[in-house]
Amino acid sequence: MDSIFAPKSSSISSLSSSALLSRFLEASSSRKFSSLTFIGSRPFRPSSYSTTFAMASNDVSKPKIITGDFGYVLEDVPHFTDYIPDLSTYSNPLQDNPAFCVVKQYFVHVDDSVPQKVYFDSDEVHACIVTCGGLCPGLNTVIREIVYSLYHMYGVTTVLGIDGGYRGFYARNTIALTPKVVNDIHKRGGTILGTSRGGHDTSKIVDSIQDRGINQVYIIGGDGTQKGASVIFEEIRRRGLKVVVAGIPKTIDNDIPVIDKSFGFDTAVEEAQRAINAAHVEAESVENGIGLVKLMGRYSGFIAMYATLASRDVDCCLIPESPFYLDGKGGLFEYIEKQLKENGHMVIVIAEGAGQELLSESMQSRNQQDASGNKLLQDVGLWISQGIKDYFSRQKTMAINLKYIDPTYMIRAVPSNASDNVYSTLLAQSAVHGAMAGYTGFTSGLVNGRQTYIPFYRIIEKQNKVVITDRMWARLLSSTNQPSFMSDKDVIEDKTECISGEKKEEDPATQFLDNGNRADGVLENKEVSSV
Ligand SMILES: Nc1ncnc2c1ncn2[C@@H]1O[C@H](COP(=O)(O)OP(=O)(O)OP(=O)(O)O)[C@@H](O)[C@H]1O
Ligand SMILES: O=P(O)(O)OC[C@H]1O[C@](O)(CO)[C@@H](O)[C@@H]1O
Ligand SMILES: [Mg+2]
Repeated sequence: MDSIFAPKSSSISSLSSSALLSRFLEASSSRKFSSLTFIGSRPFRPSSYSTTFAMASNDVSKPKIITGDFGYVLEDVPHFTDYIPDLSTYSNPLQDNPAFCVVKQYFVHVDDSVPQKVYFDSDEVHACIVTCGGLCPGLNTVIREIVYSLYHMYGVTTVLGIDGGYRGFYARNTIALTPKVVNDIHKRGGTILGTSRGGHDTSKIVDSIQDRGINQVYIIGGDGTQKGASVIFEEIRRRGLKVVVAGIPKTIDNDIPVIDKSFGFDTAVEEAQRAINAAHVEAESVENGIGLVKLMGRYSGFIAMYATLASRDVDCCLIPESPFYLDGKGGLFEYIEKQLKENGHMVIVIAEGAGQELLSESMQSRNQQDASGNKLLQDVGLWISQGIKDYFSRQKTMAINLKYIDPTYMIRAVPSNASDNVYSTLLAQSAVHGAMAGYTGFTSGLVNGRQTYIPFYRIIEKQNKVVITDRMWARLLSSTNQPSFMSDKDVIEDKTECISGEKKEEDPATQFLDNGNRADGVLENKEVSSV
């Protein structure tokens, strides 16, 4: 890349060698994630780093990993220049964009850089946007901001919407997207492009990309979608095409790893408050009232955990990661009975994926899957409501009054709240900057509060889950005062594993920021940064 773009008057315009937006850094020994600004072919880094760099491999299909002293590992983002020689570059149109030139320091603070050259001429760009998987607040905001960023920052005027998810590439016509078309879509829930599950046919999709002359593909979706994006990228690279594949991580479940959180998650947690409040009002208005709320979370209980912590009215939160049992000492029924005797009412929040193993035991397991291969869940809310009613009618100790609220689709079909709107905007703008700079095969994400580009293979290797040995879950337990539903034996075994260190590598860290630091104890590195 060529020289860093800086207004001439900038105090640090002396950093005039080559440049880059942001990359993804992992210090492998401690599993720390951060990002850093690149100057030239070497990272700009604190002077305490005396690092020698070595590319692990020249095979373009392998991850670009650069290692150095003290366990330093940089996992670099794929770039056109990895597999296409002699590409033309163009001046970055942002140089002439008044929005980026009004303040001296723009772009050239050590924390903050952009490339002077981009890999697309504005007229040459034919971009497309697709949304896949379940709905999520903020989808329309991301679509809008990609269109706006391309038009207004880079002068790109050809942006197509793919209709109805991955299968829309080969089964539907495209939709022309202009700033006028998308102007107020962020105020609506859902996605104006439509979405779907299944229908991922890699060759048909890449054929369609080639046939339509598309050279920037923006793919918005959850973990399944990012896997789909990854194989599209591999195929595009195999064919040697100058086509960017950029992912934007979406899911209310927050089950995408590495990133701090996915957009739409905050809105979902906020919307869940309305259901929890209703459950609480209903429960406390009657004798022995129980308000039961089922929230989404197929494999990860983040929405349930954060909605519970936010509400403070919840007496018990059940998530897929924390097994529980119903009968006997320390079981759920005993706890409910105790709560009702002490407080006269209680509120239970249950994630849809919780207790599925118990349901399978008591009902005939169907093992069905949706079109994308996700497990179709049985309704744990209805099942547990019936179980609680049956228990109290057997016990004959008290008459209960249970209200079951299922707001699951209501919390993901709403427009995004203010914070998700801002977050979605940053993700979209960042994806466009990366694409114009010639990066590809990446997901745009916030890591430790910084915008980064994360190679697909890191996003798709596992799912983000609540770590029940982590502090956030401990905070929840101390807020609800619910039992841990672990037997003495489990606790002893768990402690032994922690002491022997066997679990450490296995446990994914909770990805949330906690006063600037990660809940897993990883400190944010303030000295290295990205755009
Ligand atoms: N392993 C995979 N390889 C290729 N494509 C995939 C893969 N997994 C899922 N997909 C495709 O990605 C799209 C969305 O996947 P899925 O339905 O799992 O939703 P998601 O992106 O995980 O979002 P969410 O879980 O938040 O609803 C589907 O069209 C599906 O066919
Ligand atoms: O009914 P659908 O549209 O398949 O979606 C349900 C799933 O989608 C999610 O909301 C993820 O997007 C899960 O929490 C839920 O299990
Ligand atoms: Mg998913």
